[in-house]
Amino acid sequence: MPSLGRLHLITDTRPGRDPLGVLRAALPVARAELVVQVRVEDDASDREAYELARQVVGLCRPYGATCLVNDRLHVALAVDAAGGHVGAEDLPVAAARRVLGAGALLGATAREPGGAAAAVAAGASYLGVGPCHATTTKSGLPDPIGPAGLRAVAGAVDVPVIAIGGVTVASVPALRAAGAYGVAVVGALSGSPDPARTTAELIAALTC
Ligand SMILES: Cc1ncc(COP(=O)(O)OP(=O)(O)O)c(N)n1
Ligand SMILES: Cc1nc(C(=O)O)sc1CCOP(=O)(O)O
Ligand SMILES: [Mg+2]
Repeated sequence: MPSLGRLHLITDTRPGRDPLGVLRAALPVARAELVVQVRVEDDASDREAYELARQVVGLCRPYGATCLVNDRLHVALAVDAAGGHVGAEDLPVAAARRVLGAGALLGATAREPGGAAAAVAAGASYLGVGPCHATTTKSGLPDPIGPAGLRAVAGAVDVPVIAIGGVTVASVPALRAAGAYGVAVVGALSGSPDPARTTAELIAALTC
């Protein structure tokens, strides 16, 4: 199974955002520490998801960065991505593992220790855990769990825990201290006036 990078950049495909521009800025800085999760809006077509994922795979390859696809595992297979990420409204983890195969990276969303342990038992290779802090990027989320909630999940599993939800450079140290292996961000990079610099700051905070 491929090793897992610590900085997960989730594509921001909302109107006015530039997911490939942000990726081009982040790649030379984060290189193999970068995991790019291709996430499109629910109303995007499979063809749109495929075209974005195909470009992301091509951009990642020279840097040794990893591409995962959110939700749409057939797209992950079609572009030869390293794996995918599923949550409560997607394929169950065990089914996702059967689709992707034993060698793929498979992430699962977990919000509490019981769900986390079940996801690992079903075949998850890492967990996305959150929302750690308040976020405006996704609606309908439960209340933030904070570093304490993340600590409870990290203590229940032996796979890498990726903190998500309102993560910024400033919040990384407390999340790492609580057991996060890495972080997943949308707005911290997509909304940055200087994504290369913010990538460098995130990598420094994650690897110091
Ligand atoms: C790293 C990471 N963690 C959590 C999620 C959320 O996945 P999910 O709950 O399936 O929600 P959507 O992203 O599909 O809206 C994630 N994508 N990545
Ligand atoms: C897609 C997603 N899932 C979350 C979860 O907690 O499951 S939080 C989130 C959005 C994260 O965006 P930002 O870094 O801008 O807060
Ligand atoms: Mg999902």
